[in-house]
Amino acid sequence: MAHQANLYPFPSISSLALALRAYVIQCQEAGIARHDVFKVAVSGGSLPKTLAAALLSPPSSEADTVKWEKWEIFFADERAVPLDHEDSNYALLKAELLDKIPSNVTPPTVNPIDTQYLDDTQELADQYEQMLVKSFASRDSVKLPIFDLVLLGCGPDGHTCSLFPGHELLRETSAWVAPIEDSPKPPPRRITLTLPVVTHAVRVAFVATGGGKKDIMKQIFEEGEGLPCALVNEGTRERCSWFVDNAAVEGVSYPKRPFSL
Ligand SMILES: O=C1O[C@H](COP(=O)(O)O)[C@@H](O)[C@H](O)[C@H]1O
Repeated sequence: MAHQANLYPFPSISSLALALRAYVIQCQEAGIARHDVFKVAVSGGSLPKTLAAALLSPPSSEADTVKWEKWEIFFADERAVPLDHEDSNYALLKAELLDKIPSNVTPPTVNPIDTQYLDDTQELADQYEQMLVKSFASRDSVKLPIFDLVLLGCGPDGHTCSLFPGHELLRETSAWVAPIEDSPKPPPRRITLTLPVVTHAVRVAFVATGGGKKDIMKQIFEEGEGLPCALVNEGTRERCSWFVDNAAVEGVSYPKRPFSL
């Protein structure tokens, strides 16, 4: 189907990880060609583990190289907790991926939240937004930042980032980063990229695995108007790719595609 999100199912996590690696490296190369860095926003939840499976294996060729030194990593959402807290998306990414990057390569630049503002989520969000303004300033005249890639998860209720179904944050049009104090999934206090920022990215990729996701996948792809994940699909269309395992899309009637770059 033309101009729709791409849905790529895989029989195993290892085959999904191989394809995800090829896709991320293509986005990396496009980012480097555009502005000599790769600006990527990363989610928490189940994503960092799959991302690690994709990116940590040694390159099979020059073209298959993850150029960590060119990566600038941002967080698609973060919980208002210290960076070593068990709920921190930064801590999760660090444990699953960052700490496992070989020590003989130049590490990526990582942009966590500024924890001196944990008591005030509005300020926490504003500070993260200001950091984005500085980081993206030389690139656009910054109406909105343009990430080279936003990597997303999909919650069993259809949430993504910390954008939850029916929440007023889905109507946010001016802020790049917004606070949320009433997340239905704990912890309640978080910050998140807003929908306009997510959908403005060059590419957006979701990773969703396991049979626990199949009911919400059916809703998102068959009837899910208004669900946050469906809103990202609508806002990005062919720029959006879903990397899923067969279990997550069992019974989903949306056209599935064999993966190709
Ligand atoms: O709370 C969150 O949940 C979503 C989805 O997590 P998953 O475990 O169902 O993949 C995640 O993408 C987000 O970053 C996180 O803060």
